[in-house]
Amino acid sequence: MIEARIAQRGKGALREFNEAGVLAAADVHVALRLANLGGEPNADVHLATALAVRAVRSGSVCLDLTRLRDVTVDEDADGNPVVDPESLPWPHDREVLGALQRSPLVIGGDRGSLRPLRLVDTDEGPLLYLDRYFRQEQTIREVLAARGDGFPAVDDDRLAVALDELFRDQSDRTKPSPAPDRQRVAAALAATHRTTVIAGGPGTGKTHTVARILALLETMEGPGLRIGLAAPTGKAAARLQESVREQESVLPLPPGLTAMTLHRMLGWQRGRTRFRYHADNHLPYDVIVVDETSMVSLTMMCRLLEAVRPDTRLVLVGDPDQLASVDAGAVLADLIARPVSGGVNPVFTRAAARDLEAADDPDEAAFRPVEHDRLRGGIVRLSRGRRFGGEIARLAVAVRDGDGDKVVEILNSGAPEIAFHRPDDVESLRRDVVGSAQEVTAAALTGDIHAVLERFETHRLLCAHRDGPYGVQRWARQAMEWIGTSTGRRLDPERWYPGQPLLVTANDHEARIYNGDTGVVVRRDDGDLVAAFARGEQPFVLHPSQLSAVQTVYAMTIHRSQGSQYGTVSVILPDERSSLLTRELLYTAITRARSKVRIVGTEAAVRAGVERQVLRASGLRREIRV
Ligand SMILES: Nc1ncnc2c1ncn2[C@@H]1O[C@H](COP(=O)(O)OP(=O)(O)OP(=O)(O)O)[C@@H](O)[C@H]1O
Repeated sequence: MIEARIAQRGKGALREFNEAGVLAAADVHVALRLANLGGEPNADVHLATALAVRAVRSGSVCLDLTRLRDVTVDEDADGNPVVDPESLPWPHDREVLGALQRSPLVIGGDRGSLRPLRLVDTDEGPLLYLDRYFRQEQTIREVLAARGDGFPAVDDDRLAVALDELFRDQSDRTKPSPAPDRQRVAAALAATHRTTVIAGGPGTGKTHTVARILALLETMEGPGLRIGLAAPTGKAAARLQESVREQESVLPLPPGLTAMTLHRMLGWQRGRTRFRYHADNHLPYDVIVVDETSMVSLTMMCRLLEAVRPDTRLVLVGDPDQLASVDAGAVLADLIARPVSGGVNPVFTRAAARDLEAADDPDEAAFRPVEHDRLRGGIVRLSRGRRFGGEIARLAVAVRDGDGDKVVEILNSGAPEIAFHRPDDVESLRRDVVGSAQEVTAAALTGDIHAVLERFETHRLLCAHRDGPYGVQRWARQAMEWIGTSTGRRLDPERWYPGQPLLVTANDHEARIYNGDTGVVVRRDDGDLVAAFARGEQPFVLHPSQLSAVQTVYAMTIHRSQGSQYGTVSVILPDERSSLLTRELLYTAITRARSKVRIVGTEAAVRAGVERQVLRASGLRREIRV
């Protein structure tokens, strides 16, 4: 058996790539172990295998063999790369491909049936997979193809009437909403397809539409329709449940709908590797809605699709431009970009005719030809922002579109919703940090939980990094110092105190608090301290000692903020060379803001972030040649 220590000392190229920080010890270790088991002596295959393991570790599903050299290397304390990736001993792409084509790890060998690697030819070049991920992708492809082969039976007339009733003109409720109404199209799609994907930025009404889709299906197929609502995280599930329940009074929805995490829906079982629901034991629902799908990994999507009954309507909702899942895959973005197959459902075409044919409206864009094609695949994008200020939305769109000049222009425009500061210009940030802490503390001392939670959402300090000069640790310390100086009292995060901001770092289903939840310590009238968390109308309160995994949070990572929104968001940008600084990260940070966004960083950092895209290799977007 090869030990990690020995693997770390892998020879030749492996060693150099390891020392440069391109490969971690674990990548080398796995590659050498597979080579050993499969009887593969070829060094190019060892390197490709290690790079494939690394690819998965950094979020890709496979290794794109046409972009082998597209790697990041370790940085020194000043943010400079330790080595130039070009100086590494890269083998020739063609030689790597040839070695893989002959490799027992790919084609099987005389040491048994072990074939841990898959070499897959696609329309855009070859991909190298660890077998497990290829099989998951194949499952997704096959299930989606099977689900797209046919449509649910729907009564045209009832659908038309129900759509008219649910999507009303905001200024004259006696009339249906004007065309084009993309939300109505999304509902028509969900009613007439087995799989629907609803994409949209923050505040475009995704949850609003979900509630109407459920009401539509309840009207057409209910009562007794079995509805499953899920999201990848507990926090996102709690938000989905709240938003849907808020619509109960205005829509024909079954009361008390509950949402849960995807793990819970699939029947995660302690100590077992398999979920309770799977291909041979399907989920019992007639309709399943998954919110925040951008955070769903390839593996979870595979498990979900296996477990969904073929005739269940599945509605996947999310923002494909946000940061993708922590684990490998960017499935939502892939599903939206992949080639569309399947025919047109005439029931949908009739139901959505006026919206599909309508010209641009001042509030809503007409459907472009390419979008008509996507609709055939059950995919629709909501585009009309219903929530935040115009300039923040424009900034987010410019970032999403990779338009660095426009981003800089908007940042410097002097618009009241946007502030752009050099890294050393933090006076207004200090004022917001101190001001919001004072307001939260004042409310926390009076025991007014609603006011505390409302004020707590007025400002949030976000960082890309956890450590280092631009990281959460450093900036949380800075915030505490500012607050301490302003009050003349040093904050001690080791003890509970009124106004203390909290971040939950692990799910606790029993206590109903979830990883990523934020709350505040409040002093009640009786003098006791409680931790309060926002949960729709009714805040959730528990004794701080019941919190098993919690941190004091004066700053948090942008990753952690995903799925939440705040009044003002202040974003500390890292150095322009930071590989974490990407378009998706900037977009996610900016779209957390409801009324104001403050960027602290250099123009070079902004431009670098807008330019750098997270490219997660996957075969889902491609035509596979088998
Ligand atoms: N068609 C509509 N008519 C009136 N109000 C709407 C409409 N669609 C959405 N809204 C309102 O706009 C706001 C944002 O909608 P919603 O929360 O559904 O967006 P979202 O896309 O789910 O946002 P997020 O991604 O932040 O969760 C809500 O207050 C909602 O009630």
